Amino acid sequence: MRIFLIGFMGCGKSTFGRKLAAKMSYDFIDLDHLFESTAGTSIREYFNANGEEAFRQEESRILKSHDYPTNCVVATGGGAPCYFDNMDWINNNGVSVYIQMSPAALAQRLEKGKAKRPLLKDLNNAEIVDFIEHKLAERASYYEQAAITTDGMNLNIEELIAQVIYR
Ligand SMILES: Nc1ncnc2c1ncn2[C@@H]1O[C@H](COP(=O)(O)OP(=O)(O)O)[C@@H](O)[C@H]1O
Ligand SMILES: O=C(O)C1=C[C@@H](OP(=O)(O)O)[C@@H](O)[C@H](O)C1
Ligand SMILES: [Mg+2]
Repeated sequence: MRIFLIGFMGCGKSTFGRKLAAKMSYDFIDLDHLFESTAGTSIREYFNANGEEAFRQEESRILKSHDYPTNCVVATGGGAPCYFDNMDWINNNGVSVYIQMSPAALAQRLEKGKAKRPLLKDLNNAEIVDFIEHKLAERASYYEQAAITTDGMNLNIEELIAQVIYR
């Protein structure tokens, strides 16, 4: 089984994904890391050099062309499901799990890690909340196509595993 974690930056896809994979004895794949190793540069540098549109094209290509192990947990990037037909591809190739959180809670988490996220790096803490509210409103219709939605403030590995298995 391939499990794709989706949701806004900061919802915990990378952190929780690694734990979930370890618990299930599945491989863990972080799409952002896969991007960086494929491109040979950091996402920040890639954005600076090529812009967001090129990033989205390359992210989509990598998402769809990677040779995933039979059993794995994939932490996608926050924007990945929201461009091209990526969300359909995800739903056709695995079980999607949306880690849902409020803009205020996301903003709190992201205040620290914003330097490596190009969409946030130039925003102050007040602007981050505003940005998240707008961006999440744009993206919600994609995230809501997930097979399973779970509360990012109360993540429970065993519960989620049961939900995925008995869905
Ligand atoms: N369950 C959690 N509780 C508190 N903080 C968390 C939790 N999960 C992740 N974080 C923190 O939130 C930030 C974003 O987590 P990360 O896993 O990188 O999110 P994503 O991959 O969805 O952008 C990190 O600083 C991480 O340490
Ligand atoms: O939401 C987005 O558009 C992005 C989210 C990031 O991943 P995380 O969600 O793991 O931070 C990364 O792919 C890139 O900075 C763009
Ligand atoms: Mg991540």
